[in-house]
Amino acid sequence: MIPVLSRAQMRAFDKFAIEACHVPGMVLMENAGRGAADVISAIIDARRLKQLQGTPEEASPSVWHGPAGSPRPPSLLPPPPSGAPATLHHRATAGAQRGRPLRRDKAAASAERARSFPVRHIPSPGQPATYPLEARVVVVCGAGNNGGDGYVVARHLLARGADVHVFLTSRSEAVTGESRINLDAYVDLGGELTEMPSDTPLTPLEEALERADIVVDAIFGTGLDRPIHGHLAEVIAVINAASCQCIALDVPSGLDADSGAPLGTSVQADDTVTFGHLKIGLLTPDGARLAGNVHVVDLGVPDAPILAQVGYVAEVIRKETVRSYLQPREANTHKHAAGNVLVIAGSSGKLGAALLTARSALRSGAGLVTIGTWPDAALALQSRVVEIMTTSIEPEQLEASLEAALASRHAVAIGPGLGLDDRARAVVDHVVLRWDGLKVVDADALTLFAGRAEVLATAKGSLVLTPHPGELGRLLGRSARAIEEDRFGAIREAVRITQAIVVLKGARTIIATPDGRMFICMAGNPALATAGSGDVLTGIIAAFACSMAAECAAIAGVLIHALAADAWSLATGADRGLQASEIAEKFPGLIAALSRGIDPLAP
Ligand SMILES: NC(=O)C1=CN([C@@H]2O[C@H](COP(=O)(O)OP(=O)(O)OC[C@H]3O[C@@H](n4cnc5c(N)ncnc54)[C@H](OP(=O)(O)O)[C@@H]3O)[C@@H](O)[C@H]2O)[C@@H](O)CC1
Ligand SMILES: Nc1ncnc2c1ncn2[C@@H]1O[C@H](COP(=O)(O)OP(=O)(O)O)[C@@H](O)[C@H]1O
Ligand SMILES: [K+]
Repeated sequence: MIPVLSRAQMRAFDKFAIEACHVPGMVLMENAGRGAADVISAIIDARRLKQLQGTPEEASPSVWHGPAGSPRPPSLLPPPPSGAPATLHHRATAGAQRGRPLRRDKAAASAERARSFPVRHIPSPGQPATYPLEARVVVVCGAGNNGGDGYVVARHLLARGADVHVFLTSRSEAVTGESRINLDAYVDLGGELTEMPSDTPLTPLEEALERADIVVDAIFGTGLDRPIHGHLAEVIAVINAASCQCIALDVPSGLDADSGAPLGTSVQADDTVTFGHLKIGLLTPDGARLAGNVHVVDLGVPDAPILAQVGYVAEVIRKETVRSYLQPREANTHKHAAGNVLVIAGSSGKLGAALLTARSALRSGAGLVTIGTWPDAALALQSRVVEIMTTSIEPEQLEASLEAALASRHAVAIGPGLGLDDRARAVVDHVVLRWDGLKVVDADALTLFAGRAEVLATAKGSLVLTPHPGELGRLLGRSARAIEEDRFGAIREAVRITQAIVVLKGARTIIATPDGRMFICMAGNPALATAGSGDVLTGIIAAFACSMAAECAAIAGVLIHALAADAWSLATGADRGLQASEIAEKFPGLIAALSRGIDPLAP
């Protein structure tokens, strides 16, 4: 289980560790800062190694600072994306292409620092492979404990030979407690510090950032409780304008750790090293965009007893969990036992939605899949389907034709491309509210409950609702934007009103259940932003619901759907151009890999 905590829970976690478990706050701060320094060192190492590999002169063993006799590690970084900002690695490549010696000006400085920081022959976990760390790092610290973490990071990077410069957004007299002790330690060890309170110009910071390889954002963490403006907003603007890699401590400064929305403004980080546990605000589409790659470092305290006290708001969906839902097929399985799904979808001009949903259900392992649709659509579909059956929903004999279509089904997927007219409304009401089975309700079927979401709580059987933010907005009477600004609040409200399992789609899809649990999918990528990908999700959840509890079907369906896009992007190197029909093609292989405990994305 990977827990995700709210801001209040994380602060309670720290408080409980300090007050009830008697782990000094200073120790927590040291663990946090050192963990972050380890992550930053690894990032610098990876960039350095890439740089060495790309340049014959520097790739000689004489400049390889890894442990004696150790092999040079393989490349750790993908090639720079086109149009990416110039970073240490990218600039190095450009220099090499022009055929001139790379960073020769740094070679002497490097040799000099190597004398002070010799190669460690017994590296401990987290110790950088290269000594000295060849990077110019600017750390921007606020006056609180997030700044305290920043001084710890600065001290460790200094000790590892990096060229470190700390900027403090206040006067040092304003820094107190553990942060002050760490500030003093950094300065007394020879660290360079520039005070930058509100009445001072930001030019020295701008100049330092022009030369820097990395900027560490340690201005605000979970203490941020109001919008940022004025001097601090300007400091953040300067950080965001810099072309060096930005690594945020705990959360990007300005990101609301609960809602995942920026409070006034926010640092836009490439990486975020978060302490103890994931904060929920890092896991919204906006939070994910502002945080970049998220690394969690532990605080050196056992989680279980503290989490039992402070709780958590959500869990990250793990492949291992989904594996436990995927049972091997019995040798004597027959098609009825494998799952009988009815897809009520499609209308003239929107037949593709029905096909995508139905094919997805088949690729997910359903034994029998039937599309129930309007007579004209059923006729048009018949020539296009082979393995899928079709049945007509007769508007004149609606209930009778629906009852016939629903007989013996294990699950129904309803909504994609169905239409929004009165006949569609009658079908949706009959199936969603009165059929006593499992229904995955998507697209038009959701929109048909706009303004009357509470009737869903009276539905027979069980419901999985799969809205995107626009559809959830229609259900709750809000704009899609309002939903995105408070995704966790919105999904909780939807569950409270409908008593259904709700899947709120998007970058970082959330699943919430009526008993108050939430699950977050960290997989998936923007390649999924393509018409019909939601229909494919509806199909996989409906198929899985034939052999799993509804909640498990939603969790497994969401993860495998997202992994399909990740696998496609890994294979193609692309973040666009995925066709919805290709998503389901990946399902059998992904299901097989997960069932065997193999990471389907491992190289
Ligand atoms: N021992 C522990 O608990 C551990 C904590 N750890 C670290 O501490 C971080 C939390 O530290 P923190 O509580 O000191 O708050 P932080 O985020 O540094 O903000 C500082 C202060 O800024 C202020 N402020 C708020 N909003 C503002 C605004 N918009 N504009 C201007 N000012 C604003 C507000 O003070 P105020 O002005 O209200 O008095 C706030 O208190 C946490 O994220 C983690 O990094 C780790 O070391 C592990 C152990
Ligand atoms: N940027 C993104 N990152 C990850 N997943 C995404 C992203 N954009 C869209 N998705 C996923 O793609 C699917 C889109 O569903 P939906 O909006 O219903 O599309 P459609 O109506 O065209 O079928 C959802 O599963 C959503 O989570
Ligand atoms: K921060």
